[in-house]
Amino acid sequence: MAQYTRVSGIVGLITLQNPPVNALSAAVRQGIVDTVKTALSDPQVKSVVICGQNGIFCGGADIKEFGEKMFGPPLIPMMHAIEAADKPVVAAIEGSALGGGLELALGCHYRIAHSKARLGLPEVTLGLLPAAGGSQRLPRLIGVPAALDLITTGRHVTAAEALQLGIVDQVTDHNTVDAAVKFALTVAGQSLDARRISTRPCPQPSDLDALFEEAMQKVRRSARGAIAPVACVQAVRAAATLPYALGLEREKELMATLFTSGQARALQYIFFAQRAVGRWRMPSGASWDTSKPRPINKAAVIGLGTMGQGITVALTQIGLSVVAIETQEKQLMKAKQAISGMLERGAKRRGVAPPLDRVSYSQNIQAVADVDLVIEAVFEDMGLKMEVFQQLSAVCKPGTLLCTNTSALDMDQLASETPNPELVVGMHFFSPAHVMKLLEVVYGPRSSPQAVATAMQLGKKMGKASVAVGNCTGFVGNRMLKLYTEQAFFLLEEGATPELVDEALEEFGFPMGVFRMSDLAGLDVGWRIRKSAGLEEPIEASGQSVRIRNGCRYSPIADLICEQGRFGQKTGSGWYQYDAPGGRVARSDPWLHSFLAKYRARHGLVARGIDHQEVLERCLYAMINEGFRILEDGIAAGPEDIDVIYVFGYGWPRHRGGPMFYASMVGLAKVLERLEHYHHAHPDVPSLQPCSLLKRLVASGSPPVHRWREVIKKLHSQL
Ligand SMILES: CCC/C=C/C(=O)SCCNC(=O)CCNC(=O)[C@H](O)C(C)(C)COP(=O)([O-])OP(=O)([O-])OC[C@H]1O[C@@H](n2cnc3c(N)ncnc32)[C@H](O)[C@@H]1OP(=O)([O-])[O-]
Repeated sequence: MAQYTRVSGIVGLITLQNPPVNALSAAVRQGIVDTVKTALSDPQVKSVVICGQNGIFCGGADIKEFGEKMFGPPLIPMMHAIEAADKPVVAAIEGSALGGGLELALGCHYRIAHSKARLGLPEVTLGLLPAAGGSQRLPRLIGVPAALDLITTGRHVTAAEALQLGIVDQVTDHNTVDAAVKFALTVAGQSLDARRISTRPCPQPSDLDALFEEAMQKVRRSARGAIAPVACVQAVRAAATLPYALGLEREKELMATLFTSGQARALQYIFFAQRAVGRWRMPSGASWDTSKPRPINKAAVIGLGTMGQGITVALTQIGLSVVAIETQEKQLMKAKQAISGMLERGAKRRGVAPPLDRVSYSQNIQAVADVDLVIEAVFEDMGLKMEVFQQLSAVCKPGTLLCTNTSALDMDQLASETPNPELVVGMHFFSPAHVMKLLEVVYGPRSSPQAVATAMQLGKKMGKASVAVGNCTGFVGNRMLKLYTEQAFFLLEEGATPELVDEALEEFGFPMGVFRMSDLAGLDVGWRIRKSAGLEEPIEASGQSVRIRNGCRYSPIADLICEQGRFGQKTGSGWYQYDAPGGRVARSDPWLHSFLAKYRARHGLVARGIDHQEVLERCLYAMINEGFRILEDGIAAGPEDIDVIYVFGYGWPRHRGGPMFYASMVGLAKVLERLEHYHHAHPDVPSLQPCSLLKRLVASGSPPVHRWREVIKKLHSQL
C-alpha cells in the first residue's frame, strides 16, 4: 500500500500506508515499486518525495512476515530502482526511519528529517543485519567507525545526531513533507551522480585491520554468545574491503545464516512478547479495554534506602512531583544527596535542567496527605510494612493508590491492613530502580483493575517492561530464582565449585553466574529472608539433619557462609574473595574450597565430577519447571510474561528468548525427560518433579510456545 499524488505541479509524492508503523509488508513493497514506476514515467514529474502516513516514515521490514514464505517484490532491487532513478528522490522522515525504513531512505538521493525523528538500523536486536544494502551503504555514507557503532548496537539516533553524522541532509522543525517537497523542487534537474551512495567508495580508515580487530573483540565481549553483532562487523568489513556488488553478496550470505537461526527467532519472539505483555489481562478478564488508569500527578515514596532512592528518581524523571519520606534523619540527608546526584547526572545526559525542585523531603508521613499514589519501599519486614500501611490509610486522601515494592512478601496481607484493599497493588522494581527495565505489577484477589491499569501505565511512562502478575511468594521472578539458586547450592554439596557453576552460566549467556551475582547483591539479603521464613534454624541438636527442612533437601551452605560474616563484595569476601570490602574483582578463594571440602566430609558427601551440561540442566530446568507451575497456578498469564521478566530483570540472555521459549527450543520432551532423570536421582528435591502442565504439553505434542495458552486454558477449565 502506497499512495501516489502529484504536488506543486512537478513533484510525485509517494505515501507509505501500513498502520501503525508503515512496515514494509509485501503489499507496501509492491506499492512502492508501482508508484516509483508511475512517478518516473510521468514526464511532468521532475522529482519524487517518499513519506509515510500518520507521522511515521517507516518502522522497517514487516517482522510478522519473517516466519512465512516470502511474497512480493524483494527489497534490494526496489532500492536499486530508486537509487538508479534519473529524477531526484527525497525521503521525508517523520517519527521513525528504522531498519529497512532507513535502508529505503539510504536508497533515496536526499533525506530530510523532522527534528523529533529517530533513525537507526536495529536489525541486530532482532538477530539480523541490515541486509537490504544498509550494511553496504551506511559505511560509504558516514564512514566505517560510525557505521560500525550504529549497526552493531542497533541504537537509534536523533535527527540532530543524524545530521551531524551525515545521514540526513536537512532537519526541519516544520512540516517535513512540505520541507521535502520544497527541497525536491530546488534539486529537480540536478546531476545525481554524487548522490547514489552505492557508487561511492567507502572511506578507508588508516588501520583497517586493527579497527576491525578491535570492533570484533568489543562485540564478542558484549554479545555474550549472540551471533548477529559478529555478522554485522563482518558485513561492514565487506563494505570497507569489497566493491559494492561483492559486498552485497557477502551481506546476503551472512543474512542467510542469521535469518534461519534460533537466535533470530528468539529475539523476534521477545520483541513481540514485550508488546504482548503490555496488553495485560487479569484472570477476571480486566484489561486496558475495561479499565481506565487514574491520572497521577503527585506521588510519594516511603523509605529511602537504595530502592526508595531509585524509585524517587524514576518517578521524578517522568515529570511527577514526589514526596520522599525517610524517618531517620541521617539516612534522609544521605538519600537527598544521592537522589540529587542521580537527577543531575540524568539531566546532564539528556541536556536538560535537573528537576530537583520536584522532590520534597520529609521525616513525617503526614506529608503524603495529598498525593495520588504512594510506593512503600521500607525494609523487607512484614511487621514494619503493616505498620506503614495502617499509617498510610489514616493519612492519605480517599482514593490514593497504595503500592508496595516488596520483592517477596504477601501483598494481600498488606492490603488487609487498609480499609480499601482494592487500592493496593505491588510495584516490584529491580535495583537500581531508575535504570533496570523491569517492573512486576502484582495484583491480589482484591486489587481493582483500575489500580493495576494505573501501575501498568506508570511503568510504561517510566520506560519499563511492565508485567502484571498474580500474588504468591516471590511473585514470578524471585519464585523461579529460588529454585535456580537452590540447585546451585546442591551442586556445591555434590562436588562443584562456585567457579564451575558461574562459568557454565556465563558461557550460556548470563552476564554473571549465580555466585558472582550473589556476591554483588549481598548474601545477607537472602539470609535475612530465610531467617524470617524460619528456614535457618539450628536444628541439628534435635537429631534432624541440617540438610533437611520440612521433609525436603535443604542446603545450609549459604547460611554458614553468612555466619562467617562473608556477605559478598561489601565485606570483601563471599563465594569469592576481593581485594578489599567494596572490591569488584572476584578471585578464587582457597578458604571457600577448603570450607566446601570440610563441609562435604562432615556430612558424608563424596565429591563427584560435575560438567557444564549438568549445571545448566539442573539450574535452568528446575527454574523452567517452576515457570510451568506458575502458569498452571495462573500467576503469569502466559509464557511471554515469564520470558519478559527474565530477559529484562534477571539477565537471561535475550538471544535465548527467556526460559520458557528456551524450553520450547530445547524440546519439551527433552526437558521432561531430564527432569524425570534428576528427580529420580534426587527424590528429596520436589522441585525437580516435572509438573503436570509440562507433562500435558508433551502429551499434546509439544505445541509451539504461542499455543501453550490453549493447553493452559483447558487445564484451568478442568480444575
Ligand atoms: C530483510 C532486510 C533487512 C531489514 C530488516 C528490518 O527492517 S527488521 C525491522 C527493523 N525495525 C525495527 O526493529 C523497528 C521495530 N519497531 C519499533 O522499534 C517500534 O515499533 C517503533 C519505534 C517503530 C514504534 O514504537 P511505538 O512505541 O510507537 O509502537 P510499538 O513498538 O508498540 O509498535 C506498534 C505496533 O507495531 C508493531 N510493529 C512495530 N514495528 C514493526 C515491524 N517492523 N514489523 C511489524 N510490526 C511492527 C508492533 O508489534 C506493535 O503491534 P501491536 O502490539 O500493536 O500489535
